Amino acid sequence: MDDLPRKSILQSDALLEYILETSAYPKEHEQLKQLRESTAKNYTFKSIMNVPVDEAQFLGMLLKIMNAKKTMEVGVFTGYSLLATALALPEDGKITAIDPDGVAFEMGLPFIKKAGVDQKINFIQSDALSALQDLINNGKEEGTYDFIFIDADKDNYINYHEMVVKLVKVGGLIAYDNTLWFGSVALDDDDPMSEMIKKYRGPLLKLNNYLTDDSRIDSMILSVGDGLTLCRRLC
Ligand SMILES: C[S@@+](CC[C@H](N)C(=O)[O-])C[C@H]1O[C@@H](n2cnc3c(N)ncnc32)[C@H](O)[C@@H]1O
Repeated sequence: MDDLPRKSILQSDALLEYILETSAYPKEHEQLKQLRESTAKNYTFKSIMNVPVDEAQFLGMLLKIMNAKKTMEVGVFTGYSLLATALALPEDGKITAIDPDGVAFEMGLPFIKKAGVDQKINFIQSDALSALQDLINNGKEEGTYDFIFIDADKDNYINYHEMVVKLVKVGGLIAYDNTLWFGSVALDDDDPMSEMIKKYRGPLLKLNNYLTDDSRIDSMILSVGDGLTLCRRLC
């Protein structure tokens, strides 16, 4: 695992371990733990795509505080954040989950079923731009979502923003994952970076400024996981 980028922007391993061992792992739902371990076994390098345990814990807490009932996730992979948020919704809560990768979703689905929350999830196997456009076109979805979590292709985040800002309620939240992109947003352009970091650093730098300048929302970058930007729709 030494070659994988850090899942957290915290620069002290000891501090990250402390948070995980003291708070996140002891509170992690058994099916979340099993889904995480199964993803690590089946996907090795890509398992880093699951949100980290402390971030999932934060998302669950946030949804409970908000009394969120209708949510959306763009970028599901094997469903770690999907399961964490489904567990935080009431029995009649609903999540629209969008991802073109049905194979990864199917890998995580048995754990979601075992946790007893699969009935809250409507999985749309699709590219998000077309799925979001369909939701907007159907005319009944605008302004109805309490919470929308975006964790997909980073170079489309601004396009997603222009769509989900219509779908989220006034007063509702949109959350963008990986907005600190392994700390690279604070590097200089000519600092050494891997190809994987370079690929999305530009789009995320653009997004961070775009969100700060968007007067339709209130926003903040939270230094949990790899950076999570919360946006509250104002109008
Ligand atoms: C970082 S992973 C999501 C991780 C997930 N939130 C979790 O915690 O397990 C990113 C996902 O975005 C999906 N994705 C990539 N391009 C997409 C697109 N155009 N529309 C929707 N999802 C996309 C990928 O298939 C992948 O499953």
